[in-house]
Amino acid sequence: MENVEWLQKGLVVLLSIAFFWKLIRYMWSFLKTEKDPVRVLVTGAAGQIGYAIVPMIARGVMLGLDQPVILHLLDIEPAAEALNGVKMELIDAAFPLLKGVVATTDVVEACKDVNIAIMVGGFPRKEGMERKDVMSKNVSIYKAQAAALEQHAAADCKVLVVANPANTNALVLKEFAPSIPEKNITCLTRLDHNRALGQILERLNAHVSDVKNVIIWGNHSSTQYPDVNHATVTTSSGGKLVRELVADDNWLNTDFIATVQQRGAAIIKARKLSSALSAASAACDHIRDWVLGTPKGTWVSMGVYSDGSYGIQPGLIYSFPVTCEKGQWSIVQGLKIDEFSRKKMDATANELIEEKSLAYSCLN
Ligand SMILES: NC(=O)c1ccc[n+]([C@@H]2O[C@H](COP(=O)([O-])OP(=O)(O)OC[C@H]3O[C@@H](n4cnc5c(N)ncnc54)[C@H](O)[C@@H]3O)[C@@H](O)[C@H]2O)c1
Ligand SMILES: O=C(O)C[C@H](O)C(=O)O
Repeated sequence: MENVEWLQKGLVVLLSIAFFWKLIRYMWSFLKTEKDPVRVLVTGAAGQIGYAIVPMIARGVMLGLDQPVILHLLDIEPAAEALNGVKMELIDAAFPLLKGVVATTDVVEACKDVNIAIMVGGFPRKEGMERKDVMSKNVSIYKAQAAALEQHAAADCKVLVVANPANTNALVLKEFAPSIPEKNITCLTRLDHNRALGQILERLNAHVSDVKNVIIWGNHSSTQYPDVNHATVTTSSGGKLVRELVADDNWLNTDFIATVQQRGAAIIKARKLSSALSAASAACDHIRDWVLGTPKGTWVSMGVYSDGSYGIQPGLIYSFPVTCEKGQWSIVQGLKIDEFSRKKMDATANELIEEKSLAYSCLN
């Protein structure tokens, strides 16, 4: 009998401790003024995009002006000294939101507990090269880094693959990190989306805040399909379709598409280096919208795992229009697809199917 009483008393004491502990934590969450830091991995951090993106992240461009960050920077041994230089500059910039920098050539140390992984590391395309030329080198890197992320990153880590071939690298990463939810692995087509917006803005002399809902379908390559059929512009007399305001179907169906598809190559030709500041900015846009949500009535383009929407083969990483809420993306459903669009969407899907089998042949 006495034993039962002691057990009851012990249980009451334990429950009271648990209750007060929860209460203190709850009150603390209101009292503390600063959020816990988010750990952001940037691979290839000593490279061009790396150099452009790390100050953006440290300034709050990616996660918001109230979100402290700890940067994890990874590069390979030959770039170790340059990587250390980037770390020194980050320290010298004294960013208020930057709570720490881990600069390393050890992939395990780099991936430890990261919440967001921006995968930029790889070999970039040079003038005259096709993405397929860099396939072999890059897919092996993504196979190896998949394992490190799977074992050492935070369980809910969101992954954005930037390095080319971006869709197929993301697919390889997904296949070799089976325990990372497929919803958490994406690739960058936001740069193409922003490029499409840029072309429309120039043509209409409009402001970026007034144009929305362009779409990039498919591969981040010259077969991608930039689609303006659902895009709108806010005017003084209400929302209008981009196609109506541009009033030049010939331009929209030919030069506009070709310009967006070839923009990466045009930048490489001009700079002798691939796009870096616009790629870094687009990667920040991609993560910001994924984490913080897309504005109501607005979608963005993201390379995501196909669930068969719009007749696209399931299991490809394909760029779709998506909305984001509470850290989750969903493919926009029910858009009307005309015959012209259908052909272009299928052509870029077919290229991804070919890339997938080429990637697997490189890995064998
Ligand atoms: N998706 C897009 O919209 C988009 C846009 C622009 C560039 N890119 C691609 O992004 C990638 C990076 O471009 P960049 O201009 O910064 O190239 P870069 O050559 O300047 O930088 C790449 C960095 O990756 C490092 N690296 C190589 N192997 C690595 C590995 N195994 N682990 C970690 N780091 C490694 C290199 O040492 C280098 O510092 C390229 O593949 C490029 O084609 C994609
Ligand atoms: O085309 C490239 O390799 C560079 C990059 O993907 C880009 O679109 O700017």
